[in-house]
Amino acid sequence: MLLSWPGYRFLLTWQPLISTSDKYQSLDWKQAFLETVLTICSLLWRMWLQLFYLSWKVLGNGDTWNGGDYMTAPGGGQKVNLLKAALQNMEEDKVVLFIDSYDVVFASGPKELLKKFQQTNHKVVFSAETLIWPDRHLEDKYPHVREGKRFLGSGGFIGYVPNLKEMVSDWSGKDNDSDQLFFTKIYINPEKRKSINITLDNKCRMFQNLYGSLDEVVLKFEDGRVRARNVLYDTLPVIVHGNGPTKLQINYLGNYIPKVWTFETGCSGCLEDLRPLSGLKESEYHWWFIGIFIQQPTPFVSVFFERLHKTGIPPKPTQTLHLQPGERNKLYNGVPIVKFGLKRVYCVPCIFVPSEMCRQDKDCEYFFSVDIEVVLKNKDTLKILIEQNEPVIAPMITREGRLWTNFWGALSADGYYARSEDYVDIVQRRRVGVWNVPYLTKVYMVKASVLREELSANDLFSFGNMDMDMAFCHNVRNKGVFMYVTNMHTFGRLLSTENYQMTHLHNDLWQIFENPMDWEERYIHENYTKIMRDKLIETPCPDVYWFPILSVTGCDHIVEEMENFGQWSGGGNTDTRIQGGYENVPTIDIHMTQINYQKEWHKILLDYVAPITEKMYPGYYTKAQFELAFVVRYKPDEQPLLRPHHDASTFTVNIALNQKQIDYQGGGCRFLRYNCSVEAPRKGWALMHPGRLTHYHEGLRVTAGTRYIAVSFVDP
Ligand SMILES: O=C(O)CCC(=O)C(=O)O
Ligand SMILES: [Fe+2]
Repeated sequence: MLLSWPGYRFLLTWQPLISTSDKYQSLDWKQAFLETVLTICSLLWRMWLQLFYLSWKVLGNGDTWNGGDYMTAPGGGQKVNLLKAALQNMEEDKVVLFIDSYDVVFASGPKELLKKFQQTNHKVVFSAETLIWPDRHLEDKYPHVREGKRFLGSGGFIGYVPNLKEMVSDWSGKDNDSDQLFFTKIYINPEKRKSINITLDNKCRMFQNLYGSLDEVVLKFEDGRVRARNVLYDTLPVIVHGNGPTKLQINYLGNYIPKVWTFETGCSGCLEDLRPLSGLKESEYHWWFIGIFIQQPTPFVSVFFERLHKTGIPPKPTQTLHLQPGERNKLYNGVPIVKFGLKRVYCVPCIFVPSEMCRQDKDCEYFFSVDIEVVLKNKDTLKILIEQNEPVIAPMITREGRLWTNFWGALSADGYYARSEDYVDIVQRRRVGVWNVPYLTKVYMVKASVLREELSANDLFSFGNMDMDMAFCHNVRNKGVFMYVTNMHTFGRLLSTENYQMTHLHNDLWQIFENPMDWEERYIHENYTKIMRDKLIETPCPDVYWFPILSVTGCDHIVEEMENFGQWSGGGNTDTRIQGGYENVPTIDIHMTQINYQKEWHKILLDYVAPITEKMYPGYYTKAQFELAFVVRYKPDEQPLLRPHHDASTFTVNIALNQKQIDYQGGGCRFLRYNCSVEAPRKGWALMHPGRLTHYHEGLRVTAGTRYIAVSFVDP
């Protein structure tokens, strides 16, 4: 059943370390973990003394594990049974290393191990532990040591065949008896200890058991390789064992040791064991289900679906229901099946249904779960994730300007967030790779085989009162399935859903503070940044410039927001065009303050207009403060024009919110002193001119349709 057995993987690990290529098959090892469930994983190494030739044997391959659950009760006797049988056929002059394998990482090779073994001057050396297990009453019987760990750990030992045979000769235990207790009793018996010649690797020169010793172990980056270093004894163990509840830490160390990721090479394992998608025939295309989950009111939802379309996933805007968790099943029968290219996608706004459908549909190979606040910018995301060929994998996405992401680097003791040492480096992509992590949220891809073989429907979505991602990860971890996050590429970001008010027509317009990047992408003109780099475009009129600023959507939303508000008025004294004015030229308008947009509008002027002003009028630095900012509506039968006036501003920004010829006829802005006018401003473009003295101007007559402009009097 198990095609890729960990022992085999370790062989790959081991051999290169003594050959020239020196490459660690990390992904194989990770893969093996997934594929190995509930089966004893023990490994036997034979080493011909001094010769770097070794052979290996996996014990218990294919057998059912009857050795109990280490986490709760002693067990492991099956390993001794297997070892005892295996030793019968072994030549007497050999050295054997016996270790668990599914939670073991090699930091170095047999040469070093053998040397260290010989330096002990003993015939059998066991790994040592900080914690006494399984019988703490035996404590007094353990020999005292001046320095180092006192207690025996049976997860790793090395010895000569005759001595090992002698050691297990008395064993007649059952599979679920404790191997550790058996070996302990031999070790604490002074006669036996002496005759077999056993000692412990007290200072972790060979074996590092992590349980009870987490604080002692740090990564040590050497030239082109990585080791674990025991800081208590200043040793470099060869074998690191994630015994007991330290599986997450061994995963963490396994992200680096011995050469998975180094400063010199980056991630060498990340490009191995891939599943390339190019060159596939149509019949070989992958099928996946996508669950889109909307938990709370979220900005930029329509953009999310537009983007999915571009990412190769069809939009189903009609399906963007805001489902409450209790309503999840409502869509089950009405789930649309959309053909897109050659992939079939089930697209519903709810995680439960598609994951269940994926599990039950034999064609489904992947389940992709994405929350609505995930901004996926990389159109190859799905492809990249599939190619990485991991059981569960997420693209790393970050919250703009924060250290928040969709993964956790470590777990706290109570199962919640803890920051791993490498978290910030990974988030900021100073370390790039594919990282084995304990928790993913918001967006991840799961192989359908994991859904089918490892998890039940309930496993997936509930665990006490945990939320769904929490429950999912908890159960995935418990099944020994690895979860990865990749930051090999940039993928996108996480929206903030805080402070999202649903009180306006176009609530996203108000998101300039909370989600500035998404706001800019949606509302700022696509050529704005280009214009910032280029020379400013002059108009026919002196000291009057124009530049693109708002997107078409931006213009439309502002107009619609104003029309929705609806209280157009002719101003009166509040709308004086000249300070202390002798001239009062009110327009039919709605002020930004009236729709509660003054703070946001100021931010727009500050972030997008002020930099241009400084380019236009060198030496003039504006704080973009404004007395008045409003949208003017011109209609032939309402207010067709604006008679000549000065503005109460240092300079005026006049943004065309719709398009001449299409939306209206006539219109424009004429500067009397220069007898010149800008008659056909483009939608989303701003006209900028000094407000007083030199730029006496008028709004030209609109002869048909409706013209909208957004005018700001900036001062100073
Ligand atoms: O119609 C125009 O473009 C000019 C508007 C104007 O000058 C103003 O509102 O102060
Ligand atoms: Fe004006």
